[in-house]
Amino acid sequence: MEEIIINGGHRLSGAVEIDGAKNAVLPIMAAAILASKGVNQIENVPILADVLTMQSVLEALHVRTKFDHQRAKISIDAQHSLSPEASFELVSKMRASIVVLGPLLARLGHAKVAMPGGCAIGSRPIDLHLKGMRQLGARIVQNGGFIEAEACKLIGAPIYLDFPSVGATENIMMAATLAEGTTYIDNAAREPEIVDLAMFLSEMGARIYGAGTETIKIVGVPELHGVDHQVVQDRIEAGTFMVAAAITQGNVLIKDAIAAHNRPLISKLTEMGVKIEEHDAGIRVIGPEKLIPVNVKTLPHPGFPTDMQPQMTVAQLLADGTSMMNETVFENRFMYVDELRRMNAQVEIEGNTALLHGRAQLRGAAVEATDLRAAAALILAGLVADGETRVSQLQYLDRGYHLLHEKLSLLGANIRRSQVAADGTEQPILNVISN
Ligand SMILES: CC(=O)N[C@H]1[C@@H](OP(=O)(O)OP(=O)(O)OC[C@H]2O[C@@H](n3ccc(=O)[nH]c3=O)[C@H](O)[C@@H]2O)O[C@H](CO)[C@@H](O)[C@@H]1O
Ligand SMILES: C=C(OP(=O)(O)O)C(=O)O
Repeated sequence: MEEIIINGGHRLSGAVEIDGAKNAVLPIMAAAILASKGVNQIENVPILADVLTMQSVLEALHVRTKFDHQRAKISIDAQHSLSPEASFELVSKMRASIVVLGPLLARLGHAKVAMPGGCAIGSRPIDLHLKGMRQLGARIVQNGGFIEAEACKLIGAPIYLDFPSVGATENIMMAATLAEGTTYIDNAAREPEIVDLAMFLSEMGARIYGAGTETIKIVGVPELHGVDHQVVQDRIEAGTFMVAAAITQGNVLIKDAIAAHNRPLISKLTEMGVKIEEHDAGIRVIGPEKLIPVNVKTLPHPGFPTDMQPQMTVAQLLADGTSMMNETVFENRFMYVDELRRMNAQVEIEGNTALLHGRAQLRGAAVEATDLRAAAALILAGLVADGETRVSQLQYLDRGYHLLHEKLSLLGANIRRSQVAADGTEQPILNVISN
C-alpha cells in the first residue's frame, strides 16, 4: 500500500512552484477535438492521473496525442476522422470526461457518451449540460447507460442555467462555437478556468465574448484550427500551499500565483490574522502564532471555492475559537471529517454546516483519503499534528496534485511517500505517475 508519511511540527519556508490547473486543462484537451485543421500544442500541462485519463479518452475517440512530461506539453491532433463514442470504462474513471459531449456533437453531429455517475462528494447530475445541448437543437436520448446526442446542425440560442455549473457552461460554450448563429449563456459559471477555456477557443478562431461574467455570448463560426496555448496556473494547488504556510507559522512564496483568482481565500486568511503580500513574483504567505476563527461559506466563483473547503477546515480547527464551514455547492463534501476525528479533531456536522471547535491538538494517526481535496486536507493536518500521520488511498491525491510531498519536503516538511509492505517495511516512491 502506498502512503504519505508525515512527522508534524515543522515550519514551512521558501518558495514553491505551482503547476497548470487540472480544471482548466481537462476541458481544454476536450476542446481540441474542435480543431479540424492544424495541431494543438498545449503547454504547462500538469502530470496528473486525470490528465492521463483525458488523454486515454481522446485516444479512444481516435484523436492523436503526445504528452511530453519533461516539457509539460501535450500535442493534440484531431484533423482526421474521429469516433463519436466515449466508453463507460473511461467516463466512470473520471466524471470530467463528460466535457467531450459538446465538442463531439459540434464537430461530428453526433456523440455517444457514457453517463458519468455520482462520486464521493455528491450525486452530480448533468441535467444542465443536456438542457443546453437540447436548446442548441440536439436530440438527446439516454439509453443503456449512454447519452446519445444528435444534430445535423446546432443552432445558436439563448440558454439560461438554473445554477452556474462549471461543466455545463464549458460543454455548452464548446458546442456553440460551431453552431449556426449566436448563443447567449446566462447565469454562466465565472471561474478562471472558464476564462482560460474561452481564451483557448478564441485563439482557435471562435468568437466568444464575456467569459468571466454571468453572460457569455458565442457567435458560431464554420471551423476551428489548432493553436499553441499555455494553461493557467492552478489556483487550488496555490491555495493549498497558502493554507500550508498559514497553519505552520510558515513564510512561503507561492511563485507566480495569481491573487485575482484567489480573492476569497486571501480575504478569509487575512481575517484569520495571516499576513499575505502580493508581489510581482507571486503571493507570500506568513502564518501567525495564533489564527483567528472565521466562518466560511462555499459558493460558485467569485465566492469561496468548494475545492478549498476541506483544506480550509484544517486552518479553522487550529484557530483560537469555534468556526463554521457551510458547504453549499456539493451535498456530501464532509466525508473526510471522520478521518480528521481520528486525529483528535472536534467537529459537529449539522446538515451542510460543520462546526469546527478550534484550538485542536491534532495527533498523528493512520487515515484514508476519501476524495481528492480530502487527501490534501489530511496531509495539511499531518503537517501540524503531534507525531506521525500516515495517509493512504493516494489515488485520489494523484488526480489533482503532482509531487505534493516533494514540494512540501523542499519547504521543510518532514514528509515522504512510500510503498509500505504488510510487515511495515518501506520502499520510497520515486516516480508517482509514470506513463
Ligand atoms: C473538472 C472540474 O472542473 N471540476 C470542478 C467543477 O466540477 P463540475 O463542473 O462537476 O461542477 P458544477 O459547477 O457543474 O457543479 C456544481 C453543482 O451543480 C450541480 N449540477 C451541475 C450540473 C448539472 O447539470 N446539474 C447540477 O445540478 C452539481 O451537482 C453541483 O452540486 O466545478 C466544481 C465547482 O466549482 C469544482 O468543485 C470541480 O473541481
Ligand atoms: C471535485 C474536484 O474535481 P472533479 O470535478 O474532477 O471531481 C476537485 O478538483 O476538487
